[in-house]
Amino acid sequence: MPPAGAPMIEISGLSTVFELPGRRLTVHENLDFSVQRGEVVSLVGGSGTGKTVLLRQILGLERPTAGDVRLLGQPVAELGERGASARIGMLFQHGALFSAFSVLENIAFPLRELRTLPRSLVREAAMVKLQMVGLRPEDGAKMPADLSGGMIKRVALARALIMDPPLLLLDEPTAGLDPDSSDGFVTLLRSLHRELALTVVMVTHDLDTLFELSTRIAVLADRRVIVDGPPREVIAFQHPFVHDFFLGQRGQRAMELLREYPFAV
Ligand SMILES: Nc1ncnc2c1ncn2[C@@H]1O[C@H](COP(=O)(O)OP(=O)(O)OP(=O)(O)O)[C@@H](O)[C@H]1O
Repeated sequence: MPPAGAPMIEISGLSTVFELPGRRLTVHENLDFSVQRGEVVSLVGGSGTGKTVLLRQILGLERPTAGDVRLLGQPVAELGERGASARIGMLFQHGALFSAFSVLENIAFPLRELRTLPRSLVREAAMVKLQMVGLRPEDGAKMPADLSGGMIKRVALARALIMDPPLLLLDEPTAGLDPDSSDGFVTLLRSLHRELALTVVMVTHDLDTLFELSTRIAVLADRRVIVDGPPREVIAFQHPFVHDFFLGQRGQRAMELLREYPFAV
């Protein structure tokens, strides 16, 4: 494991171009972005600015048209699926649980697929993760259809952590949750970040989640990261998207949150 402050993700000169019928869509152009160990970095940007595509490129699920993506110093393209999954846990927006599998089977799935550990150990590891995300042992036998939205997120998080990855990617972690479940999930993420010394990159539109968790915010606009830094610094950046996102209708809330979370300097 690299020391605190060492680069976990290094992206340089990244361009993404999609060839569509009759036109080219340039999503990213010469984009640079890096994440150091221990940070919680939030990616924000308007619809279609390429946040999800960037997460998929970090995961190695998509290749950029040009540029370099490195994880812990190694090019993602060279890691292969197994290498990437040992380094990155991904929480998809809708949980993406297998409906025919129980909670425990869902959590165990990535480890079971490796076929390197006996069943009993896989089960035990899944049970540890189940409790780590605040669920009870008896929840392990439940089926996804019987879970609340907050529980689905917790199960998906336990599954993302099953391989003990140092890096966690979260796509809209609190979208669709009621305010209480959302607060509970943010508190859980904050304590796991601390206890497991995780590095976290998340995409979120939710200002509460953003201010409660982020040590840094990166803004995607004009096909690149136009500004990144501590929340207070990013809010002051002169750009129409930044202005609308933080200081438009929701600005009052952003200012309240800055007062509430003085660490967001
Ligand atoms: N495989 C693909 N082929 C063609 N176009 C694509 C492909 N994947 C993504 N796009 C386009 O790239 C752009 C960026 O998509 P992406 O999903 O990353 O945006 P986003 O920033 O996550 O947006 P949102 O906040 O609305 O989810 C969109 O215009 C999308 O339609």
